[in-house]
Amino acid sequence: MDVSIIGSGYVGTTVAACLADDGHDVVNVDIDEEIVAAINEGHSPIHEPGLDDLLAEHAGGRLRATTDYAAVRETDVTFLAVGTPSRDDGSIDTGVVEAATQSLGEQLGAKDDDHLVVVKSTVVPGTTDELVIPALEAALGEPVGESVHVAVNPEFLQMGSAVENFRTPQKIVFGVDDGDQWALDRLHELYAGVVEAADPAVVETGLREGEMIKYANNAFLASKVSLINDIGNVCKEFDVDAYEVADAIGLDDRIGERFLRSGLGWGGSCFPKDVAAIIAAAEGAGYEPPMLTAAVEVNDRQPERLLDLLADHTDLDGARVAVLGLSFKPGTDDVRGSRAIPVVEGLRERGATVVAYDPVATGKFREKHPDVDIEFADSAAAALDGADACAVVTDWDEFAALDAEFDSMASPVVVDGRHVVERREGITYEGLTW
Ligand SMILES: NC(=O)C1=CN([C@@H]2O[C@H](COP(=O)(O)OP(=O)(O)OC[C@H]3O[C@@H](n4cnc5c(N)ncnc54)[C@H](O)[C@@H]3O)[C@@H](O)[C@H]2O)C=CC1
Ligand SMILES: O=C(O)[C@H]1O[C@H](OP(=O)(O)OP(=O)(O)OC[C@H]2O[C@@H](n3ccc(=O)[nH]c3=O)[C@H](O)[C@@H]2O)[C@H](O)[C@@H](O)[C@@H]1O
Repeated sequence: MDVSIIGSGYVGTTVAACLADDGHDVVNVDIDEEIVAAINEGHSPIHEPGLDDLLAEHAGGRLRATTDYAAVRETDVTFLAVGTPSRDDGSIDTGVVEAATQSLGEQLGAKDDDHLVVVKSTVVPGTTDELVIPALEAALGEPVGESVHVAVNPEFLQMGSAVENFRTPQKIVFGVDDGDQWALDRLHELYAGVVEAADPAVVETGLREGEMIKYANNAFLASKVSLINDIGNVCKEFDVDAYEVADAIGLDDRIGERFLRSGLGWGGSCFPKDVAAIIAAAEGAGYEPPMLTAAVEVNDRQPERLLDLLADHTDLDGARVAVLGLSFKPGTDDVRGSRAIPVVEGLRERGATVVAYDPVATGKFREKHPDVDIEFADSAAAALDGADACAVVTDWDEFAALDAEFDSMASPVVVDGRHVVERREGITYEGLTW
């Protein structure tokens, strides 16, 4: 099929490259000229395993990028994959979705044959009905469902394994209005390669249900991590290793072994944003969700607990503290919502000097947080050299192998927020929940 994708960030670029690899002709439309140029040159604008190779293979062939929305007229299907950031009150800012929908509608008004618009961005229930469809109808001058159809198809990929996750999902969700068979047929055609290769469950549902499934998925996973963190904090009080407890309870398949790693908590561009958005939407509708609010509270407290553990062993005022890891999780350079931010800010507030190391995220951290006064080291060894204490923030594999590097610290105090450091002897080691 001929596919256009509006927005070429983590989701838009991954989906574009994978659909091109499945044999579709894909065009990415983005307002950012640098992103467009990178894709056309066959380079990934983001750090994702496998994405560079796919772009190198398909750019200039089945995949291209442009800033010109007119490209959508040459396609059968358009995905909306633009950002839905948080406002200060936690609710989602749908401004970009609205702007992109208007630009899209203007082009589709000048197109003769039928077209499917697929909302891929994460939006709260009702957004497609109340914002996307009316904006399209205003631009088209006709009701949606005649020549232009609309569907919701949330994305469940994880950063750091985006390509693999898109290709081998456990489920695909198609949300359509009133069982719109024409839209469902187009979606099945689009995903035929994925379904054939990975045999995922295909959930056919309504627009609002499709939107809500995405939030329920993320809210459940974030709450699962907060619950194991809450239990882990209890474990720490009793000198119990929360990881041994998690390994055992995870054997019960009603609980499941994944997302039971306790420690500093969840960050990223999605869990914090999506949990806040669904809480704000629920509150706006008159329901205050106590479990979700508690999940956020537990998450907000974990960095403070790490700082308190450091302070138990080191006078932080004037201390030099090595922070290992800046990305919100291993395998990505993304620092959005990273637990490194409250840790670094907390250390600075307590009077410490911070020297940070991350294998790939230093550049992004510098760019996003230019005002945070820290030093950056080129290696974990350089960060640890002469440090009075160390905080492990991200579970990068290379931190597991650190050993003699701790011997060059002025005082070998290590507070591990991620259960990653293996060495115990000859250092003062504290785990957050073990
Ligand atoms: N990042 C992730 O792992 C996942 C994200 N999502 C959701 O997917 C959506 C997109 O997320 P990301 O890809 O992370 O966002 P992103 O911020 O990485 O990318 C958004 C892109 O849209 C472009 N853009 C902004 N305004 C535009 C306009 N008017 N027209 C065309 N392009 C425009 C930006 O230049 C940027 O390249 C969000 O709703 C997010 O919650 C869903 C699943 C996974
Ligand atoms: O909506 C999204 O954008 C995506 O959000 C998450 O994916 P992602 O943000 O890439 O990262 P995760 O691997 O889920 O990790 C999120 C955070 O939870 C933390 N985490 C995860 C698992 C765990 O056991 N413990 C834990 O603290 C990680 O360190 C990280 O900070 C979801 O897992 C994806 O399914 C979803 O598509």
